[in-house]
Amino acid sequence: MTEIKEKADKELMKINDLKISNGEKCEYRTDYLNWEDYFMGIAFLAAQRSKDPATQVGACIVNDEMKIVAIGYNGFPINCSDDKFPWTKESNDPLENKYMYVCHAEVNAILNKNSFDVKGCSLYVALFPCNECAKIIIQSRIKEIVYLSDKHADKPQTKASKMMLDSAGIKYRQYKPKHSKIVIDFDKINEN
Ligand SMILES: O=c1ccn([C@H]2C[C@H](O)[C@@H](COP(=O)(O)O)O2)c(=O)[nH]1
Ligand SMILES: [Zn+2]
Repeated sequence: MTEIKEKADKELMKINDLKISNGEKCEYRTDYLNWEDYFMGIAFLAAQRSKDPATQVGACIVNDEMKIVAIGYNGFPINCSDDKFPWTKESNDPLENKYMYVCHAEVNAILNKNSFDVKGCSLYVALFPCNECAKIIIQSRIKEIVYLSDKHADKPQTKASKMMLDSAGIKYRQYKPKHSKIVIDFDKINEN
């Protein structure tokens, strides 16, 4: 019972802003996702499509009207089967490692765009883009990168990427989400 009450109180707290509009009361939530958590959340949701056992990367490209124009995640190229190509990174033979074959999330997003171009757009991405992605980001005139993890910061690919991005004047910043977890609850729609 306490649990139910706590839940109800929480819901009430959520609907805590009353606005007078045209003389009528109007209630709205204040715990809705902010834009940046939303875009990063979309990037992370896309990442869950990736079959990479180590690092699932998702990317979401947004234009200056806050509209999503592209989404991508890391995966093998079309018709390159996950059963045929390796997802490992432990082999001494480069041909047996994933790195030779995987299409990066940022590249997939740019190739999959549903707009004429991505000029002036912001890229939300789970992992700091590598040097190969940086080249394509620069050439496609993306203006800003918002990334979450920089776990490969010490790798030459990341260092080269930052050198090119700095040189090209492309801004990048690490994003700390307001929500450390965003839960998708398919049952929620049936509540209330
Ligand atoms: O810019 C990037 C850099 C990397 N990726 C992908 C490529 C791989 O599938 C993983 C990285 O694997 P690790 O095991 O962490 O080395 O991330 C990408 O999509 N975009
Ligand atoms: Zn890359």
